[in-house]
Amino acid sequence: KIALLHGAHRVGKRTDATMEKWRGYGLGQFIHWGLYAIPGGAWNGKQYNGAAEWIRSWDGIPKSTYDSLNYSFNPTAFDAKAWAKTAKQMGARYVTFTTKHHDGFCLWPSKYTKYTVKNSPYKKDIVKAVVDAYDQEGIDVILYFSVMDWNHPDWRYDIKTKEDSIAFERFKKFTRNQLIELLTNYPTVKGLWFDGTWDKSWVKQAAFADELETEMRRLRPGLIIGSRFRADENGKRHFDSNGVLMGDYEQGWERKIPSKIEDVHGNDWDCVMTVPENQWGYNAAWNGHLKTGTELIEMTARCVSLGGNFVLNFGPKGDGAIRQEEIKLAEEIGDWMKVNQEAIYNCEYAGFDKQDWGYFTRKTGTDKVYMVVFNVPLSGALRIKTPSKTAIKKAYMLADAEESFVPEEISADEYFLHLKKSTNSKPFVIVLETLKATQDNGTKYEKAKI
Ligand SMILES: C[C@@H]1N[C@@H](c2nc3ccccc3[nH]2)[C@H](O)[C@@H]1O
Repeated sequence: KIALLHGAHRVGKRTDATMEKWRGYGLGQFIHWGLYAIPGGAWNGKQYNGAAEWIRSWDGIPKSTYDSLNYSFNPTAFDAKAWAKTAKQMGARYVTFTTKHHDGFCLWPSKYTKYTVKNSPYKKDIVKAVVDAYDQEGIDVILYFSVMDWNHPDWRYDIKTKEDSIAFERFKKFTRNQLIELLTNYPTVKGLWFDGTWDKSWVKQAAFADELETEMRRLRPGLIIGSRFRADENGKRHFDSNGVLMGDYEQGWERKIPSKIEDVHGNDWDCVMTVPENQWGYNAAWNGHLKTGTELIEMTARCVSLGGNFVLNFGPKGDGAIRQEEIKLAEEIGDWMKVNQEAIYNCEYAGFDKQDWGYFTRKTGTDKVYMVVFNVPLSGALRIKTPSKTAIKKAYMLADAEESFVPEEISADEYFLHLKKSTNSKPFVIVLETLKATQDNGTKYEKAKI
């Protein structure tokens, strides 16, 4: 074990109620919104090839020209209540909202810089409107904050000279001031989702970032902070020099999902996902593969089956309206969640071997297991391998408990559920009421007969 001052301060999952609620969210919404939504991935008719929210880094645009976009930011169609209703309808239990992305533009009237919504034609506090609207819908709010700030004169990619370190000291104070400001202005937020923490300048700030994390947690007990905020004194990120996760959950799953339970190392985690391959901010020309509702429902089930949350990104347009494609996806996912949310909310890894037809989830704290079925085999037989000493008491369709199954035992702890010929076109859920063996003075473990 390597002696560390600024590595992980906790081994294993948090067990407090706030984190237990976070663990059970299942499905969340990410919103990337800011000045980058105005150009929407193109400039003077020329398409930008990267992610739309990175357009400022494109050589094709003078930085000062991009920065002056704040004088044309006037989202007349912005309606936080409408956003929150869409999220509610989709079945999202939390939202992660960009307060400041890499470009440094603040969607709240920060006292520590002029580059904020206050100095735009719009003037009003967008972060407050979002927090209040989502609070009203009963959807918890996590604030996204990019440490990297291309607009701030004191930001540095690395610290090479004396001048760099003097400037970066000012930047560190500015960053701390903004974070304390956010936690003070919006006391109901449940956590912070940090980004832009990979540059050498920040990676060298192990002590400062560790102290700042401690200060934020003291200011807001229960605050949820992921593994992307800080590095340890050896520059190790996410996992410290002893391989222990820093922060409350792993934030490494950006546009990717773990494939097996071993990949998550017993930690909490969330996966943040774009509808196109890689566009977070609004891009008018969505190119390439656009994930369908069914694909996104499958990603949600897969994340929950491996103990994580799935967070789907929305990129509202420059006028503040959510694009129709995203509204449609929210409706499709929401329709499915209305029927099947029991298999997603407050569920976790079931401990059953993965099968080809789909995913197992388990209602936390119970022996109730769900089969979320995406791929019906030609045989119509859904294979189940139960963990040892686990029997299946009952099996039935979640959508219609009358439609039940008698598992056919095909070998030790292995069963088939035989589906009726059906024309299922949407994923569906089967409920398994299971029974753990009870040690009954050594009598042979009795399997419940259906
Ligand atoms: C959640 C996502 N994180 C940002 C981001 N910037 C990156 C630079 C390099 C590699 C991955 C990145 N992800 C994206 O702009 C988006 O905000």
